[in-house]
Amino acid sequence: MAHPMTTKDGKPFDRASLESLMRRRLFYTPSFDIYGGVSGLYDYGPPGCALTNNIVDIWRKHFVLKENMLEVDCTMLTPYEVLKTSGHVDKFADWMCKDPKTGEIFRADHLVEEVLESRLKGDKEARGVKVEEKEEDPKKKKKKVKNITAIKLEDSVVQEYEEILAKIDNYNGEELGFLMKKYDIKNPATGGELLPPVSFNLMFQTSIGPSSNLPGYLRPETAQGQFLNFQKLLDFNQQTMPFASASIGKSFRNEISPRAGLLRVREFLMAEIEHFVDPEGGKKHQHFDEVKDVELELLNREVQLAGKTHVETTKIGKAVEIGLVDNETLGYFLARIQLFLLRIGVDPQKIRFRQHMANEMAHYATDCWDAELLTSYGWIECVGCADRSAYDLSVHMKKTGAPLVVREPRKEPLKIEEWQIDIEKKKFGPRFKKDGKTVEAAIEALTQDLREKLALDLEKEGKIIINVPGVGDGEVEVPKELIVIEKRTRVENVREYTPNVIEPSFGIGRIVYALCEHNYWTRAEDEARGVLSFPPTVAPTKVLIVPLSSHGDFKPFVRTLSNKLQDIGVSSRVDDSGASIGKRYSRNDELGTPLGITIDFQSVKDNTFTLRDRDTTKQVRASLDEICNSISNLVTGTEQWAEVAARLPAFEGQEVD
Ligand SMILES: Nc1ncnc2c1ncn2[C@@H]1O[C@H](COP(=O)(O)OP(=O)(O)OP(=O)(O)O)[C@@H](O)[C@H]1O
Repeated sequence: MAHPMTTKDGKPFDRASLESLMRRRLFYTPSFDIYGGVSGLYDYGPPGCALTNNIVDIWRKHFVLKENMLEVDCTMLTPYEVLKTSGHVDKFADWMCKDPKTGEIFRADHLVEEVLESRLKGDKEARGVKVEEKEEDPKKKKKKVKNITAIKLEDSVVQEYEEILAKIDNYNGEELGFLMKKYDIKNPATGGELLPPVSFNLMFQTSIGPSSNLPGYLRPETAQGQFLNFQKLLDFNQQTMPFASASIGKSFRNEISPRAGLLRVREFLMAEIEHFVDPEGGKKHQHFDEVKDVELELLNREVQLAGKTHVETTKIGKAVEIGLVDNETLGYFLARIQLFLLRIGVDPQKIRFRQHMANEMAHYATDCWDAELLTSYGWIECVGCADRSAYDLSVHMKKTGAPLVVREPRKEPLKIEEWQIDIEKKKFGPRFKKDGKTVEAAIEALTQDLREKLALDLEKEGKIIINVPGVGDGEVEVPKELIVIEKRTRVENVREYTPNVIEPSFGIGRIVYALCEHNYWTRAEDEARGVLSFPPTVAPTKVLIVPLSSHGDFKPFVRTLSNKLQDIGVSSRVDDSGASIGKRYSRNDELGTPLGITIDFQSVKDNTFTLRDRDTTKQVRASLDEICNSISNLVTGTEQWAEVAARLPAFEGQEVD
């Protein structure tokens, strides 16, 4: 369902024309296109790659460099055991429902959402409220929810629909099935009945090696590789806590019905941080003060449960203080995520943070906020920021026995009063024979409360009875000759704990697409002239070099300029095609190239060049050195165009088409 959006200059946003630009200019293209393509798989072309790389580069500087994070690059192929232990084999799933007649498959929550949204739209039309929606890619037409018929709904039904939509991510399969029945939701294309939702695991399964006896999966997130290396990373960090690891790489999810272009794909680039923190002491962050005044738009869980979508602008310091955001470390990262998104050119009006509802949270999370960006597809989660508690390290430690813990010398030794058990080993073996080890393990596992109770039994009865499944009838009697239970004081000099993990997880493809929507507009004088106003730091190519014509006199200047820009690390492209200057600039406006240098006859005479700004189309004229110096400043963000324009003489050139 399209959402009404406006461009930066206040005009209605036209998704079809942006998507056609992005394909035409090879930002991305369907993979295996000449074989008919496979949905949810896309290739990036040169500008898409450059844009992605620049965003990743800023991500590394903003997070990895700033916090001295430990970057790792782990394998994508992951053995079954790892993902079974992490819970992904059993729980990493969405709900799908099938049309038994046509064989079509729908993702249940998305279907309910689309149908209810389209009915609300029909209701608005019936009430005479104008709703704008541009047609999407004609290839997807068949899948689109049809029948947007102008039918007025009861006011109470409108309210019910809105409430359901506000918490659509909170329903499980049974509840979705109930909603489908209650609101008569069927195959939108045929009106056919659908089977009740069933769970569908999103991981791609494979087998590793020729014998197929090592089953595996393509990883659905980069996180597990980071957890499994925790102990080595802690050693690398000289046992110092807190610290964070980071990883950038592809992840794979077999999405049920991938649509919405780059927003929901089956193979995508993720950039993830695992920040390991001591769970004691409120998960403080040492740099929290630096961000406490950053204001975020927060949509909290209670508001959503009440069926509303109202956001509060709140300073992150306040949000943590009142407990809305659980702890400083989580809050620190929410603020840093927002600063990153703004730094790469996301529209500040189109960012919000939405808290997950209880049912919506992944199986490992205790609190989770998504950074959502407003696009023509609605609010889209682009970064998830979850408190995964000690879940992952604990389950992997339990399964493998590897010590995924921190051991810290205590400043003051800790005295612990506890019930300790001694076993009379010499007598224990002959008494329990082959079951000795099992009985011993059951005794070791007794809780403090039970030990206290059993100490009394031992004193009174001269024996204890404990449960040992699998030995005899499950109850084992241990006489007092074999066991001592006593309250003693233990002194602990080392503290051992499993760190908690705060995980910001970025979907780079979603960010790239949202950034394109936020920065796309068309020139007032000509709707067909699209512009992508990326900040110079992220723009795929920084400078277009345009000789006035193919005249031989310009060639040495083209070479000098290209070399000079290369020397200062600025990417440039030469367009010496026969097209008019205006057309050449226009082509590069579509690619988001922020700066253009024209070489004309004046350049041949006095070695001066014009420098053009993409957004204002204004030009200045200056010497080679001054031009390169200004470019360098603009590209690194140390100077803005307005400052350059104020410093250098204006050039009143014309862009003739
Ligand atoms: N199918 C996908 N295509 C592109 N990016 C994705 C996809 N699934 C997840 N991501 C990105 O990875 C990030 C972290 O993944 P996470 O598991 O939190 O997503 P998710 O909650 O499963 O997303 P959704 O609910 O939209 O499916 C998301 O914020 C998003 O940017």
